[in-house]
Amino acid sequence: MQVPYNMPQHNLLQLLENKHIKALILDLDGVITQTARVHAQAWKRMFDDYLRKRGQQEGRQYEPLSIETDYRKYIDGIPRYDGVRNFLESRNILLPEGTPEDAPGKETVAGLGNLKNVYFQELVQKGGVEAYPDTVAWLKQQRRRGLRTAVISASKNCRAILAAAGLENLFEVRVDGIVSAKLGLKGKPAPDIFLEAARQLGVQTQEAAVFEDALAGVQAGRAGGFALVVGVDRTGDAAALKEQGADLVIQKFPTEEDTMTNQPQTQVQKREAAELPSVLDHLNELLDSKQPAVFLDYDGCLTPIVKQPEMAVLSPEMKEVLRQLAEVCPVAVVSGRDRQNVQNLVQLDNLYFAGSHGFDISGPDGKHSEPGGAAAALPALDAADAILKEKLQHVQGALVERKKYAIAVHFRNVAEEQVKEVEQAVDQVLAQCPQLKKGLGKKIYELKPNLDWHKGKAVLWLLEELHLNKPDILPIYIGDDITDEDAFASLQEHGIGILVGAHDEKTAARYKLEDVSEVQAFLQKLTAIIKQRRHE
Ligand SMILES: O=P(O)(O)OC[C@H]1O[C@H](O[C@H]2O[C@H](CO)[C@@H](O)[C@H](O)[C@H]2O)[C@H](O)[C@@H](O)[C@@H]1O
Repeated sequence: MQVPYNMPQHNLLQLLENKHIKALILDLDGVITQTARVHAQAWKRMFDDYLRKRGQQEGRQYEPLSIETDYRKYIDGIPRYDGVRNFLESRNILLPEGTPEDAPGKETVAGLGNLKNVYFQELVQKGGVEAYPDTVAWLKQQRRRGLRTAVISASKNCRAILAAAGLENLFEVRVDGIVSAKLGLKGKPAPDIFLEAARQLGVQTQEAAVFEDALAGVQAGRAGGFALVVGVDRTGDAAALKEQGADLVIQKFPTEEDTMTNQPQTQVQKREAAELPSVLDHLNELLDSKQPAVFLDYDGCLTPIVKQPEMAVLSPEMKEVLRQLAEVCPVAVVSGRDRQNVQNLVQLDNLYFAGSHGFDISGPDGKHSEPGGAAAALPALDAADAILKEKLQHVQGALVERKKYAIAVHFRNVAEEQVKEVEQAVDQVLAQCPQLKKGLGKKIYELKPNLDWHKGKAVLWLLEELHLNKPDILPIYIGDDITDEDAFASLQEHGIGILVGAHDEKTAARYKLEDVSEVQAFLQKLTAIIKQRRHE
């Protein structure tokens, strides 16, 4: 019976927050990738063949392996050779241990384990590796919230499986069968593998949550004293997971929509970027009789994305379009860049500028405000900046860009194989600085003040401050990156979000523009409509 254990998905988020969880440690097979099924098939093929042959020699019949009962009980989640030994014991068979070098199929614990591995790799090669999309989407979302992530697995194939599923960059730490053998870690149900992951992440067990689909894994999480042990029930075995000590059993990870429906004040609808209509076809009807207030992201919106931040120079044409627009309606540039830096790049004095993702705001008449309260994070930002520059000086192409209230660590020009090192440096610094949290952008990791403030809040603050919170005003926000989603969400009820191009996630924007040249065309059209109305 599953229902009593399948608590509402959003309880998971609540629990993470209540318990101040900083890190998520996930088992691979059955939680992240759909390889538990593939493992089970490989085990069944190996054992059923072996038991049949052995039975023929002994003139008796052995019960073949049952995936539902034997696999779950004796094999799932534990190191390969332990699985062989456990299952054979259930059939009263005792074999010599052998050595890892034993030929696949040799009648030893290692030989049979090696044969299972040959079958597993064959199956992976034939069918590829599928990840659970709910897990991947949820993990990306949690990483944006600044949570640290580790993958654990008893499997020595963990790295290859992650690579086949394209998930290598989703985890900062990997503790698998190979690492376990090297460090002499005991397999599940001993907690060693989880404890090592927490150690490598630099968190206490009381700051980490464990996610497991295997009974032995849940026992291991419990034995390790982790703050939260979440059973992931992909096979209808919730009761068993709960019995082994899971605090909560989920059948899938919450979607962003689930997260949002948990917060009725922000019922944000998200869609695939490809589904969005072009705003160019709808501008007149959207404006209706309202006056627009325009909020613009900088990089990827007013200038194309380029290799270096200093190369993103505003074109004279776009500058002229902005100048003319700002003559007929309020215009603000809301950027992840340093406020002074983006102001220097635009060089127009009739605009508002919100820099450092909205923490630092200025206006045309010398107005200046820092409404997000980020000043207290300055010492942490200074320290993080210095450490990162030190740590990353030898990584070719890495760039640490300090903004007043954020640090962008760029990896656009870093060799693929060194990107992980960059992220690890960022995560190590963040582990030392609770005043800061992690953000993601286009080929950047960001360190921002750990405060409930973002571009969306800055836009709402500006609307209030400029007395634009009125029914005859239509706020329009245009942006291209994940950080612009907060602004799209804030305006979803009473404004228009316009996504430029696409990013990796679903979007809360309602319309799209293809690229910077379409942004320019849109702003020109908007200016023309406003001017024309004035003459009507
Ligand atoms: O909010 P925005 O105005 O879009 O600023 C976001 C980040 O933009 C810059 O980085 C991005 O643009 C660079 C130049 O095209 C590109 O090289 C980089 O890969 C992009 O992430 C800026 O340097 C960051 O500080 C902003 O946070």
